Amino acid sequence: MAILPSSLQALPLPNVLQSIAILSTLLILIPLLILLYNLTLHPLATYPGPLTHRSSRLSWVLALQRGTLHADLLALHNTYGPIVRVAPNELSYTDPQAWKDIYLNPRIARADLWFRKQDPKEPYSIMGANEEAHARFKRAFMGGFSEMAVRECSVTMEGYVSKMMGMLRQQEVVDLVQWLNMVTFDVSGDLSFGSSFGSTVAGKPHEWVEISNSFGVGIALMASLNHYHLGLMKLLKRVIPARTRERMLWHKQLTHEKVGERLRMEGTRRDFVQCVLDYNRERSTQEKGRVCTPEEIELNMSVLVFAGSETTSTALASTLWYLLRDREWLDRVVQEVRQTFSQEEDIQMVTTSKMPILNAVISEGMRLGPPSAISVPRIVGKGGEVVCGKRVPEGTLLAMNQYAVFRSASNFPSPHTFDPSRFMGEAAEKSSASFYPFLLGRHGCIGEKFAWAEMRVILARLFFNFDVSLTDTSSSTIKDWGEQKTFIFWQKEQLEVKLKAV
Ligand code: HEM
Repeated sequence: MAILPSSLQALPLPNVLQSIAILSTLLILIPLLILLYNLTLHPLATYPGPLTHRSSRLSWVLALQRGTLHADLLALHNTYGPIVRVAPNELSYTDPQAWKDIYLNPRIARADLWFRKQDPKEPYSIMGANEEAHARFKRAFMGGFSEMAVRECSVTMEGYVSKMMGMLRQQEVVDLVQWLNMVTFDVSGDLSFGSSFGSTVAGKPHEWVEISNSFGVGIALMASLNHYHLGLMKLLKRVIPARTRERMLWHKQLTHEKVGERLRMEGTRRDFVQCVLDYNRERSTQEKGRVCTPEEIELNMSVLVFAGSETTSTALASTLWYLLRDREWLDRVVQEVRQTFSQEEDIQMVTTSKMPILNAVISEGMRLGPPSAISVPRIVGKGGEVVCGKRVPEGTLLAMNQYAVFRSASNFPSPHTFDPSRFMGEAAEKSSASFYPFLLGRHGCIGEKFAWAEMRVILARLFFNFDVSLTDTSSSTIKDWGEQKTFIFWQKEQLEVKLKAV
């Protein structure tokens, strides 16, 4: 008896043992009953999927944490078809009809899982789940992404691309993944913070950029924990190592300072902040509604820096990864660029928009390496909905996971082959029905036009100035882009290339 704590010694032993036995039984029985319910009586019980995924969320979480969720989801669709129950309360679709059924339905909202506020006092961001705040931010940012505004902002972008070309001329072997990251972050930084990170002219990434690139793993972890509602976020905050916490605080502080400096600038500037300031001015003079607070501007500008750079650099990296392994398409696009332009300065947003081969290789690069490979899920509202002709109950999570959609053989024949001709001529119409890398509907990408301008200008200028080839020692550990890990962003391996100025 001496080994029992004194509080237990006071209790009659059979009662203690009985309680332990009941507790242990419940601990085993309750999860078992939940698994059984998920498999039999759950409203999604008739949807196909493997037992492991239909019964519990754990397999999905483990795949996300391994960085293989994109590939695992594709494998599930290849086995179970265009609609798969990937977790007890979540359906994944590759049927193209689902694009419109899910993303154009106003009663299906973005679920509060990936970008949940960590503190109730924090403002919402445009990526958040609050529809009122989202609509307000969208209206406020719209002015920065009109045809005219994109043309104006493209002048800034073209300036950074020129700087990049100048720096590349001084080198023979470079890691293109790193250069694409640096230039896209500098462009986004300039347009969202009022000043760049200076990475392109320094030839090395600013620490803010390096820290940002590790955020994907953190967001994936939060997205997993948020499924469990156990206050795990609070626990996580306590176990984050001091060094990581310091870096996160430094990152936040620098963002605060940069946006603060931009807001204090006098006069007007062609950038994304200006459109919010114009929106605020119009609201306050006409008293039409809520303006965007400095805190909201700060948070949303840091979202824009990231949303506008990592995505664009990934699309370009994937395009180049495939092009540099495909002599025929590389020659075709280089020829198109060099026949269209006689001097680098002419390669601009407007002049590159109608180049069929350039556009097709970029689309094919985004198809095989979609920047948004796994999708932020949507949630079905009150009363349920019909998606792809089947009833889906209220509260169900839905997603078109782009990697699976774009690599599905029913949407794209020979889906793993790099073949830009899918996006040319008559074939393009069929491909576009399954291809929405920027999404559609009210949460579709606000920066699509700008991203296209940036991708075309960077690729065209690169091929105008250089013969680009893989180095003899280019040590790719992968045979296909999709073998890399993805959390919310791809963990890209380096792309070492030889540059020969022409
Ligand atoms: C190749 C480049 C890009 C791709 C593939 C891409 C893709 C996407 C996708 C798929 C979404 C929807 C996310 C979701 O709700 O599930 C999105 C949203 C968004 N993107 Fe992009 N994006 C790119 C470039 C950009 C650029 C250049 C900017 C800004 C400069 C930008 C700003 C945004 C913003 C603010 C949202 C949130 C829109 C909303 O919720 O209403 N993106 N993007």
